[in-house]
Amino acid sequence: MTTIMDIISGRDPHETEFHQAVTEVVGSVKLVLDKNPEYRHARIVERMVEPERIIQFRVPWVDDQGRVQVNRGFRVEMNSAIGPYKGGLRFHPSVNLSILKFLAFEQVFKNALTTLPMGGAKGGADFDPKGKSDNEVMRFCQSFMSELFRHLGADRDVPAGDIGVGGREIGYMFGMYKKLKNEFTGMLTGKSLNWGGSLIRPEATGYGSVYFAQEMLTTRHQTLKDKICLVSGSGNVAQYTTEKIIQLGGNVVTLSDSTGYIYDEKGIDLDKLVYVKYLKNLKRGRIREYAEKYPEAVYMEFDPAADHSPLWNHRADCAFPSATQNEINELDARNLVNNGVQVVCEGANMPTTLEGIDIFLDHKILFAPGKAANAGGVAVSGLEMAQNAMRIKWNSQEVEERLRKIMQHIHRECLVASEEYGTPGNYVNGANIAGFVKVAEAMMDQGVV
Ligand SMILES: NC(=O)C1=CN([C@@H]2O[C@H](COP(=O)(O)OP(=O)(O)OC[C@H]3O[C@@H](n4cnc5c(N)ncnc54)[C@H](O)[C@@H]3O)[C@@H](O)[C@H]2O)C=CC1
Ligand SMILES: O=C(O)CCC(=O)C(=O)O
Repeated sequence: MTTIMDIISGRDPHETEFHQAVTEVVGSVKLVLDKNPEYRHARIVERMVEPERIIQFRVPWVDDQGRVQVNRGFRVEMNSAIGPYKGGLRFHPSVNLSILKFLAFEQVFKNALTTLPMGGAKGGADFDPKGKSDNEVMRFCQSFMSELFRHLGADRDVPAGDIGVGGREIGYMFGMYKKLKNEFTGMLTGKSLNWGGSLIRPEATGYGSVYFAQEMLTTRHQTLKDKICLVSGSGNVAQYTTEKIIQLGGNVVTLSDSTGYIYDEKGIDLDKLVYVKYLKNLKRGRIREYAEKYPEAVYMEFDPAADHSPLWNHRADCAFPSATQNEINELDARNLVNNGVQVVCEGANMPTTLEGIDIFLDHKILFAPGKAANAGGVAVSGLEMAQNAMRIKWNSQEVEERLRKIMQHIHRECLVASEEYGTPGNYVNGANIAGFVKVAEAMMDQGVV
């Protein structure tokens, strides 16, 4: 019998990240298909793994030396069964179709979990903003949008940020869209506050991830107070994960970037976090500089040839991988378990390999997959779209309260679905099944399209 994996690896044999994401979901939804043969008959999964549309385009721009540079831009519009396409843009040299298809696929289930009407998409370019001047970034963003604009719209496709795309890039892209279309609409989220952005959107992914961890801990009658936490990354998600952990009494001892990590045994307090935000968001420097400013911290360079990451080999109670995909492999997962970790909460998308996930599940670690744990970002993007549509602005308490309730709801839905399908406490199955059923039902209602 031909399986889904045969189909996708036959069609696109090199898309290893996409295969990984599909393998995880298919493992869970098999339980649903066995109970609901009508989904098999309608070939729902076969349709879900094929993007509705992929847009690929040339992005030419001129650098500060007057040389012409050429990058490749993409938008993967995966599924619009429950709403307009929604999902971030990533600017990173590693961007290719495998990465964007895995991210867009994850986004479909994540967006469904938020309860808001958003389909799934992801896009970006193999452009590296690192080391580029503001003017170069602006010219790149303008060129990128000069093609993508024709595919976007508040009711069609609404991108946002991801790795390498923050407030600066969203501003440049919005400006170009507005000029080309001669309209001011909410066709991007993560906008600045004075031109249509939502309060709490910058904080949302990190805060949401910590709220999810808090909910998981509650099931074991524990809190984050005094918990030692390992956080990876030092960008948007890592910064606000750290902030919320500190607010809830936890102790964050690590942060990283692509070249190395810092270990600060005394803990990163709110003053040190202000420095991290300046270092990463304004100075655009390296995390190594943290250890130069705070001598109580040590800096360790990553060895690209190593079979594990030393960041995950410290004694800790909780781990919040918040940098990038596949940053926790099987050996890292074993190290975390051996060092006493009880909670692993994925702020990043797919930061744990399939083998790593198995270790966490085997050891009954409270393991939150990214599509549930980091859904707070896109949820507040959905709230930004709602505010734009109503032409109103909610205050920060209101948005944060809605975010907290959405994260509690997702947590509950994961537990209910995992219980209903005979794997209580398995948040991987819970998230995949709860997200899948919502999208599958909509696809059934809408016929074969
Ligand atoms: N920004 C958002 O709202 C959301 C982001 N995510 C995910 O969270 C993760 C982080 O995204 P952001 O914080 O937004 O991006 P960012 O660009 O603000 O920060 C990315 C961080 O990851 C580090 N990093 C990138 N590549 C790396 C590598 N190969 N090895 C080690 N570190 C690396 C960077 O140095 C940086 O500290 C990504 O997986 C993203 O897809 C998920 C949901 C929403
Ligand atoms: O806010 C959004 O639309 C997208 C966020 C995102 O890219 C993600 O959840 O991975």
